[in-house]
Amino acid sequence: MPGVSADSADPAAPVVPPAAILVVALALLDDRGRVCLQQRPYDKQHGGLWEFPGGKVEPGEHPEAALRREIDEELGVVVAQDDLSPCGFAASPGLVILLYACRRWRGEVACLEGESLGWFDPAAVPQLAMPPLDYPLAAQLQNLLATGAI
Ligand SMILES: Nc1nc2c([nH]c(=O)n2[C@@H]2O[C@H](COP(=O)(O)OP(=O)(O)OP(=O)(O)O)[C@@H](O)[C@H]2O)c(=O)[nH]1
Repeated sequence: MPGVSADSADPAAPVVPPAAILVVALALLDDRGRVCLQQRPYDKQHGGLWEFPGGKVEPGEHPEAALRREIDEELGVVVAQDDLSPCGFAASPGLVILLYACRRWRGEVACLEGESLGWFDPAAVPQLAMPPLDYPLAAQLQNLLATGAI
């Protein structure tokens, strides 16, 4: 179409911001079936609320690579790509969160960036104070656990 360049390889092409921020999050499950949540730092948006650990996908980054990077940064553990099971998603205007589940990791889980960490019975997670999209994510996690799908 005249006047419109769709050539993303053109260095002179304008940088178009994504329609939505893409965030990846992890339901890390221990051998007692508990899920790890972290409390957001008090000085950030949604400070003090509990969330599935994770963070924003960087431009050009694969979501699962972003998740593995974020989990290393936030919890200090390594998760293998093959151990990540897609678990659900939630969206609001301008934001999409993809949730994965994982039962195996390498290293000791530590609270490196959050205010604190907790291990919770998945059935108790909806009672926590969380940012809005973490509620539908928690519900999808519970459903998949109930069916044995993950
Ligand atoms: N988990 C979660 N995050 C949400 C929701 N709504 C919403 O705006 N967010 C925002 O989505 C972003 C998630 O990215 P992040 O985990 O990397 O956040 P952050 O503040 O640590 O990142 P930053 O310091 O790099 O900006 C945060 O700014 C968080 O406040 C929600 O319902 N659930």
